[in-house]
Amino acid sequence: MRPESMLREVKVEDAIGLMLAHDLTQIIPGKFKGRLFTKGHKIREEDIPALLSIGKEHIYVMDIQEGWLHEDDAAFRMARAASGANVELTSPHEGKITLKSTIHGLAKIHKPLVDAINSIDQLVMSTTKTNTVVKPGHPLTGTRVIPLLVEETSIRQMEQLANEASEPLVQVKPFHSLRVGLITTGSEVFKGRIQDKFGPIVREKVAALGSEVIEQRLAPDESDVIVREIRYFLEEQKADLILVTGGMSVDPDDRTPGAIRQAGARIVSYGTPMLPGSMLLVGYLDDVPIMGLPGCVMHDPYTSFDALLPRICAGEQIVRADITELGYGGLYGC
Ligand SMILES: Nc1nc2c(c(=O)[nH]1)N[C@H]1C(S)=C(S)[C@@H](COP(=O)(O)OP(=O)(O)OC[C@H]3O[C@@H](n4cnc5c(N)ncnc54)[C@H](O)[C@@H]3O)O[C@H]1N2
Ligand code: MOO
Repeated sequence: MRPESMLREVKVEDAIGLMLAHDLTQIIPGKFKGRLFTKGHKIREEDIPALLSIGKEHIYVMDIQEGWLHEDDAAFRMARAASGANVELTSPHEGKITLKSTIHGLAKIHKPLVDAINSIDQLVMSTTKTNTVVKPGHPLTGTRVIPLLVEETSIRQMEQLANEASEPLVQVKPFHSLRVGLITTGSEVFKGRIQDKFGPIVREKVAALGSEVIEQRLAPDESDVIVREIRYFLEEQKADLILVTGGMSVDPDDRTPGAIRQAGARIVSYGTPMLPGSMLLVGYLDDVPIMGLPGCVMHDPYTSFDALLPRICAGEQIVRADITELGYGGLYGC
């Protein structure tokens, strides 16, 4: 059956509770011309005088047949099937429902599922990018169908895809409160030749995600000292994350990657296909993440550090594939 065949002419007095089949325009010369009622509007008793005043004694209404859904109901079923933890639904507006975050956290969007749903004709699932840091109220996903009425089979197909998926289409992971150890390398800072500029910036970036730099320690460009400081944070402070700044590139005095290795870390990657932040290192000392932060983290607002830190704060384990993926779309500057 085609949706048009669900049209029926009724007297306005008999239309209460029925659904308007198309927009109705009101024109008051010199004052107003526009939509008085929108297609799909459910007629209420108080609408009758207004309908009569624009010359409508009869109107076309739509009967929704078995197996068809109104756009609001379809959008709601899509939204409900898509939503995971820490997500809330808005009410429908012009046939669209928005899923919003209820917390400050990391948005996780299941891209293969989004693609599978968007390949179903007439269904629209529009999302933010996965791994976006979001605050309460941040829109994550908008759902709608294109026509006013849609066959329920399309929605069932979508619901089945969502049910069978390993992860919800959209969820928000909360940030853990990590105790972060910060080691700032560089003999110029250690010996007081210049003032440290890394500390305040890293503290702020860590605090913005609900974690805390518990202590910052300075080290000269000497591997043994850097290794000692790493072990201090690991063994004495029991830090949840260790950050080592500076000394990450190619000069003879760039000791940080070597020292992180010497401390016993398993290196996930030294080198990240993102600019700025290409000289970043990510590794693990047992299960404690350790990162080597290149100089750019001090002056660039968004680097590979800013892409990965929220994921670590959300409790995710970084693997080599996560690093590889940063290259596509990862040219921010430099
Ligand atoms: N020939 C190449 N040169 C550079 C490469 C490369 O691959 N080949 N990589 C570039 C990239 S990318 C970066 S980022 C930078 C810097 O990386 P580093 O982590 O090695 O940074 P440093 O050499 O330690 O310092 C650079 C600059 O920043 C000052 N600095 C360092 N720490 C602090 C601090 N805590 N407070 C204030 N200022 C600090 C330092 O004195 C230097 O002036 O390398 C590129 N070069
Ligand atoms: O590590 Mo560098 O950040 O690409 O500027």
